[in-house]
Amino acid sequence: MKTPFALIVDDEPDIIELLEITLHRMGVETRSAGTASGARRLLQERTFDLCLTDLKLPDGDGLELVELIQSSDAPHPVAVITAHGNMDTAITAMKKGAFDFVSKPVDLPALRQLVANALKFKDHASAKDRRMRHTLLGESQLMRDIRSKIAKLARSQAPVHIHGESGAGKELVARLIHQQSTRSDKSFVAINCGAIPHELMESEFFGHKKGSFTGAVGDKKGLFQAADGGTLFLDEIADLPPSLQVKLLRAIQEKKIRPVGEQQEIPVDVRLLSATHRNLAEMVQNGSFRQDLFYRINVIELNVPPLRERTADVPALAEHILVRLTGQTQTHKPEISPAALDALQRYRFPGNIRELENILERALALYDGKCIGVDDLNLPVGIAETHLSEESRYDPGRGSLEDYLEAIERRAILHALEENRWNKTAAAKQLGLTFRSFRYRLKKLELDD
Ligand SMILES: Nc1ncnc2c1ncn2[C@@H]1O[C@H](COP(=O)(O)OP(=O)(O)OP(=O)(O)O)[C@@H](O)[C@H]1O
Repeated sequence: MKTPFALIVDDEPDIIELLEITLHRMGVETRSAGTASGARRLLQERTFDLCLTDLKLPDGDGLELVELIQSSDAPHPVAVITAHGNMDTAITAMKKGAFDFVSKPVDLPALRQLVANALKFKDHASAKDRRMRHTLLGESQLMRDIRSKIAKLARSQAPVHIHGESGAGKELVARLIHQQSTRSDKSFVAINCGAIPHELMESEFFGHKKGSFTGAVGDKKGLFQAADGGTLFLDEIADLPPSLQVKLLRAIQEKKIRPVGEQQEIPVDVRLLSATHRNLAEMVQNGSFRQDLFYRINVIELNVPPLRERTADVPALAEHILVRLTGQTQTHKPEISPAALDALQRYRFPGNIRELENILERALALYDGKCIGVDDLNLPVGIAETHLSEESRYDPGRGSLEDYLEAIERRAILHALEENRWNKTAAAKQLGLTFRSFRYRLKKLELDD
């Protein structure tokens, strides 16, 4: 393996020396600069695998280096060195794309961990992207954007807060951030904060020592330790009680935890991802969620859009789900009629993809063994219609009036055909058309196979 190279940027010679010694002991070659301009020169001269930079430089700001490296063709991880307790600047740096931060005075085990994490990134690359396309389905622009954000976020250690409606795919997104990251060989620990009884939460999160409370019959490791080196995903974080919000804040800030009944703090290396369907900013406003914790967990926010905003993804998702539910191959899986697909694309899906899975599972129990029709879907009528009337408003931004009218015509014809079991005479009658006119429209819309 090629010797890794790191760029160290700091105006304090003592810090440079400490970092150089530590990195050399880890087998990493270094180049050092005391100024931002010196660093820029070195960056032009050669490629690096990692950069460690102080934020305050005599002739500039370390954040500019973070941005410069991030905007290059092949960005490498940049970690920032911050004054002790200055989480605000660490957060700003991570928002700008810094991989992680280390605070002064430099804690050497934490520094070594950071360097090891950053260098793993080098050996870790693109085949993962292809795998992700098969897992996080959808070719809508919204889903493409999410896949590219996941790939970017996987390169950082910054906490990410995933927001989205229930069943929209938040946990799947969290898993993919983990799988794509250099932490993928360690655990992904997911926990639903709303599902743990309040009195057990501290021990679940941080572990406990034998005898620390009634029922603590042995030492127990908590979720943070279980996720050490990996990723901890706190789902429904809005459900955390205030007492635990304080303790979680401490654990994130110090990168250390203290099990219940234990005197010593234990260092932990955990990437924190969180999610909720609730509006955390609003909860901060009304005092039910701590502002400082919100600020720490929400360094980067990722919004997973509801399924109704990406209806173009419905056919591919439905096919994928049918293949999975029936254990069949792509060619042998049950068909979905065009009208049924159309109805699914118009449905609002309050329960998102999880609801689509349930609808299709139910349809598989009801259909004729060949093709799933509209009736097999059992879509709630009221909701589907509300959507239709909202959709019916013409929005010039979404295409020409002609295309829009054609889409409505196609929909009405498919429905009539479906309802009349593909009897064209009956469908024409239902639509108040002569058979000739009906046939003409089928041809025009290329529905006359
Ligand atoms: N883009 C997608 N492609 C394929 N499957 C998906 C996609 N998004 C979600 N799913 C599937 O939908 C189901 C629900 O997703 P997930 O559990 O991630 O949602 P969630 O937002 O975390 O829900 P909740 O808020 O209820 O916990 C899962 O089975 C998941 O695999």
